[in-house]
Amino acid sequence: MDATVLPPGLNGSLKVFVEGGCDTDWRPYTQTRLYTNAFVINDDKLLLGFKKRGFGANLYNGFGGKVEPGETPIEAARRELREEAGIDAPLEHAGTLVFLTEGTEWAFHIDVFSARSYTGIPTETDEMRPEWFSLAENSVNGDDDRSGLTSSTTTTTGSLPSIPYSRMWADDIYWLPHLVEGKRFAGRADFAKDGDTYVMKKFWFGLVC
Ligand SMILES: Nc1[nH]c(=O)nc2c1ncn2[C@H]1C[C@H](O)[C@@H](COP(=O)(O)OP(=O)(O)OP(=O)(O)O)O1
Repeated sequence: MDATVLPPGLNGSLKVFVEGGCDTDWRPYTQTRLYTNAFVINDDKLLLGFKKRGFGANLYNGFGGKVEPGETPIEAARRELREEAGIDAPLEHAGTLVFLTEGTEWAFHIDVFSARSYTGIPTETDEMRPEWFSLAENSVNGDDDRSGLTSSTTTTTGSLPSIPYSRMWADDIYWLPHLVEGKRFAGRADFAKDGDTYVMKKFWFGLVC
C-alpha cells in the first residue's frame, strides 16, 4: 500500500511500518466512539493493568476507557488513569488507533497517551490490577513475523517479567515498542471473533512523519 493511501478512519502524514491480514477490504462502519489508553513508563519499566472484567477481560493493557460527554480525550485519559490505577501522570499524546471488533457496530477511536513519570502509588481496583514489566527487551517489530514473540511463557528480565504480549490485544506488539521509544504512531485493525479471542483480519500501522 502506498504510504499516502491510509485506512479509512486515519489521517495525517503517516508512513506504514507493518500491514497485513487475510481480509481484502476494510469493514465499513457508521459510528465512532472515543476511548483512551494510557501507558506509564518509569526508567526501564512499563506499568500495565490486568483487566479483571468487561471488554478485554483477562488481558493486560494500558489504563483507559470511554471519553465521557464534555471531556477532552486528555481529560478522560487522566481520569481513567486515576480511577483504574490510582495514579496521576503528565500524559502526552503518543498515537491514534482505530479498531473494529465483530459484534460491535461502532469503531473504537482510541487516543493513546504515555508518560515517563507519575505520582501516587499504583493500586488495584475492581477493574484493573497494575503490574510493572521490564523494558530491557523492548524491540520494534516491523514485519508480520510474530514467531517467538507470542510464546505463552513469560520471560523474566532481572526481577520483572518482560511485556506479556501473548496476553495482550494482538495489535499491541506492533505499536507498543514504538511508544516505548517515544515515536508517534497511528493504526487500524479490524478484528473477528474466534471462540473467546479476537483475531486481526486486516491491520495497518504507521509512524507519524
Ligand atoms: N485492540 C485493542 N488494543 C488495545 O491495545 N486496546 C484496546 C483494543 N480495543 C480496545 N482497547 C482498549 C481501549 C480502552 O482503553 C479499553 C476499552 O475500555 P473499557 O473496556 O474500559 O471501556 P468501558 O466501556 O468499560 O469504559 P469505562 O467504563 O469508561 O472504563 O480497551
